[in-house]
Amino acid sequence: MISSLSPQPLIKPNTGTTLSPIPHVQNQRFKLASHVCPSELLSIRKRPGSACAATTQHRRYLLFPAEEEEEEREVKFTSDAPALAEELQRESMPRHVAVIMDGNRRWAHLRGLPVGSGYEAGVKSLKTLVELCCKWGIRVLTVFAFSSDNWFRPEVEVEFLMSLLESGVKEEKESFIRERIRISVIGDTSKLPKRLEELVINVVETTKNNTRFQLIVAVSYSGQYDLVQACQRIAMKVKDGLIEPNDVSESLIEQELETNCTEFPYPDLLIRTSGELRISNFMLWQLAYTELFFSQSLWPDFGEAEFLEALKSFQQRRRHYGK
Ligand SMILES: CC(C)=CCC/C(C)=C/CC/C(C)=C/COP(=O)(O)OP(=O)(O)O
Repeated sequence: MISSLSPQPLIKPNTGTTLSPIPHVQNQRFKLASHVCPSELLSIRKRPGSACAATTQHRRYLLFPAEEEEEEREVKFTSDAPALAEELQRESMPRHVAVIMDGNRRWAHLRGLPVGSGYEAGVKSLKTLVELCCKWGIRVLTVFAFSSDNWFRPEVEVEFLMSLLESGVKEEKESFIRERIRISVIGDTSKLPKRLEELVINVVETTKNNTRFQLIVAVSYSGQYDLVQACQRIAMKVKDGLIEPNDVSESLIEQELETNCTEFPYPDLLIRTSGELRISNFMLWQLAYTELFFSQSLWPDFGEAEFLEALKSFQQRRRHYGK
């Protein structure tokens, strides 16, 4: 056993020390991200709080205590015919729902868990939401998974979120294909680690003809980024003589926004969890007439009952788009 902030490496490979796939530190088992090979580890150091930092030749990873063994939960889907919850009316279901999945870290802090556990619990809520959208006939779900500003979070946290995205894509790719789910990604994917960027490009390409349901993942995204990149594309068209400045219109801007990857460009309903009353630079153009629902639940606690509450609220709104 070592003192909790011991600076010296705990485990060194090639020194006869056997590394188990889930290393023990201070009698606690730690999870190793599935893409990290134990034999690549150079050191594992205890960090303040309950996490450990693991170093390979190329990168540093944050390890979190392994909870009791959990079955990896595959997304469960139902048949094509939507089975609507009794309280909902089919004719006024939103086609496109967007979600700001807020409150993962607070959820973890409240339980004395490391932030990574909050994000992992958040992924489970996302899987539930995808299942419910498929079950209730919602056609598009956009989720804010990582904002342009999130790059400024602590490096280990950013790495953890990147590894969650990577394992999410790898683990669910088969079910996306099987269940005819189209995956789209909006945001500046060139900023992602190369391996993740390639995975993303691959899953987007592989699923692009799926029409049952579309999951749009906003990564390295902000509404301002989206508007700036649309303006740049339009400016290039003007410069190349393809259009005149007077041709710039709402529909032209729409075409150049990253959300032109969907038939349903505007979310009908935006849900933000955790009680915060902001849209935090998310889909600034696209939310012009979107109905907003703010849930007090932290994202990892957002499940069927909470989604039902949001949808029932949406169905009571009268939408007249300012007319
Ligand atoms: C595979 C895949 C799509 C993964 C997504 C994982 C996930 C739930 C990401 C949410 C990211 C995020 C920065 C949320 C904001 O809440 P916060 O964590 O900052 O919470 P806080 O407001 O309590 O600090």
